[in-house]
Amino acid sequence: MAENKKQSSDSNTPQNKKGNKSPGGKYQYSFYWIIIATLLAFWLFSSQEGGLFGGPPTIDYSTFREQIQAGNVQKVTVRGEQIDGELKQKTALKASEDDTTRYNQFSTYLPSFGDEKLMDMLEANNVEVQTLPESDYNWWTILIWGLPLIFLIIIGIQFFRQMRMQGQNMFKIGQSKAKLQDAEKVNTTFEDVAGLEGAKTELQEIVGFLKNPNQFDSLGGEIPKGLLMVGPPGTGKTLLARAVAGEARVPFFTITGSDFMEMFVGVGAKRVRDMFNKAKEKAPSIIFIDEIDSIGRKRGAGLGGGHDEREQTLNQLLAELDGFEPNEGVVVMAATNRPDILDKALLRPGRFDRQITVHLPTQEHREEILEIHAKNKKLSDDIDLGEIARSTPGFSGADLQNLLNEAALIAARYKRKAVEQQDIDQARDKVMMGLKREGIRLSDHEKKLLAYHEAGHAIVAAALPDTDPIHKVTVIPRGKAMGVTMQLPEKEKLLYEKKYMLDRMAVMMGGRAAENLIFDTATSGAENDLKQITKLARKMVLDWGMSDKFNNIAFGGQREQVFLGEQMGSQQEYSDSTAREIDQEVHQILKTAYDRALEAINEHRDVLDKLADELVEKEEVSGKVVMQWMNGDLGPFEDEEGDNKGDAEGEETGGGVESEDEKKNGKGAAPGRSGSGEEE
Ligand SMILES: Nc1ncnc2c1ncn2[C@@H]1O[C@H](COP(=O)(O)OP(=O)(O)OP(=O)(O)O)[C@@H](O)[C@H]1O
Ligand SMILES: [Zn+2]
Repeated sequence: MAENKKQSSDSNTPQNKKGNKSPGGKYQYSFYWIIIATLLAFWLFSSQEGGLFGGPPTIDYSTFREQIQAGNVQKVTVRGEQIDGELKQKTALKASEDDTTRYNQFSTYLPSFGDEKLMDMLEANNVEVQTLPESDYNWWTILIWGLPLIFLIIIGIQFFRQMRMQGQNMFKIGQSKAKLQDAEKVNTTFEDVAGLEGAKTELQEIVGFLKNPNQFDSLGGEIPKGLLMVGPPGTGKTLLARAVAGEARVPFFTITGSDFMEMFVGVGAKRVRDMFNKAKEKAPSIIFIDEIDSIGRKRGAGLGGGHDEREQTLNQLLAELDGFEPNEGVVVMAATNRPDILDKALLRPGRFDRQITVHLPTQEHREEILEIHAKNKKLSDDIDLGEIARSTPGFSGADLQNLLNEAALIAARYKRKAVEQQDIDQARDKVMMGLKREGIRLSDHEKKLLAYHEAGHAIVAAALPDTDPIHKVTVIPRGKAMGVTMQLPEKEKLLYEKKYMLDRMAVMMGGRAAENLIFDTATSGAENDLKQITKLARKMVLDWGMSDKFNNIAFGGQREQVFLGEQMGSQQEYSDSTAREIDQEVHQILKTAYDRALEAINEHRDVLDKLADELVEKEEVSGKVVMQWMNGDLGPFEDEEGDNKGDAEGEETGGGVESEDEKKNGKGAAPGRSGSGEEE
């Protein structure tokens, strides 16, 4: 039945387990060093020609002689073969080309064959001569040459270090990201898990084994290596695994399937190996793999693009599972909400051969879960957790936890001393329907259309006998829906009767029927209604044997197709002519639902108009008001609690809600969601 799965919308999934930092910072750092090195090199280079820092130019020996003979040289310093000189007048020494810079200092070198006449010439021209030993470089030269060199060397070392660090990171990628929690750190126990008695009983055996692996060994009993926990998101799978570790006081390794995946091929496989090695070292221990479907999907199903890497990882996981003895003391627990897409190889004996199903909590268990999470919250005395449990059909444990958190935040915003029922109501609307969408402006006409659409749902729900009571009707856009008619089942249903399904479909048609009746038009707002009702009608015919023609047969079969997977092309278990008849039956059911809806709103046209007007004006009307009008009392409604429009203030307590979009449809043909509302 559970076809609509709430696709993991929970904020509890540890998204940020990926701990890799962006490499940006490091590269920026290198970039900075490159600039400095370039500048230094430039300085070093330019200082030879004196360009940047004005050092003397090196000139030809012949130019030097010319200058002496012209009587322009004041003084020379001879150091080995190098001659530095000073001119009497600034002169353009490189008379060549376009370099017309004038200098009063220069350097030159003695030719290798020497110049015997140089000394005479210098004397003849009255040049002061100073000779220095060859090795005596002055400090300035050392500074000019040495400093940049030293800097360059330092930079080189820096670079080298960075490279090495990066190299180490590369190496680290292959290591498991599994987080290790030591035995004493896990203090979750089965007491923290409400309900799920069956699962707990089964896991008790694992706890016993982990506490004392040797005892099992001596008896020759084999403990399963792998346990697969299957269930919708937020139902406590992770919590259970943690509780097993806590009960047995063993180390707990946790990793999410997607953590194995990295951009480098082969890394995933290495991570798997690494994690198993670590776990074996610490045995007895538990490995918990969340979202195993992300690596465990059927091999060969899916479009190219890197699934080789995934397959490698999966193969490695299979190899590891096979590679250790059952009694080695490592228990692998995995969680998924899509067991149908897992590779069959994972489920073979000796691997994940035990499945533990984790269900959405029943009303009773919802109350227990609320009790657990209410422990650390300050709730006002008048809060009845049982009542909250009743009004939250389809909520998972995570949703309930979230509900209490939100309520506490809301209470804090109003600076209350304790969480009050109105905070809970507001939080529930938020959790169920998403945030109010601000900034949407409907035209007057659109608002009227929407109001009639919702009123249509509500009137049909109020008029027909086998429907859930209306909680409230609203045209405030929230989450995906533009408007919602919320119903609350009096008691959670485990079985749905045919008459209930038929009335429910009429309620769903109510929106469209009202559009047609009042405006002689149809809006896209009915899209979701129509999708759901069609799905329901098909289920009635195919699975529940609830149509007139096929009243006691389930055609079932695998209608869900796996994209490009093995089941492509769906096996149809009936002939084409039967398929045609099935379609006719579905159409018939839809038509009947529409006709009944139209009849109901025609009959209560006065209430429809009044409700629509009220919705245009106040945007939200409570179910009580609608019922009073339906009972013939069209006078002004006296609400004891004073109002029914804002959510910030008191709504009547105990309204359980079911939102319109598929979000909460945890139970397939869920309880009384009589929605309407528009998809974007
Ligand atoms: N049966 C329960 N009893 C008490 N708390 C629960 C229960 N189920 C869920 N919760 C609460 O919801 C939170 C989320 O549950 P958990 O992470 O175990 O769900 P999950 O099934 O592993 O979900 P997912 O598939 O998204 O990983 C838990 O930390 C716990 O506080
Ligand atoms: Zn609708």
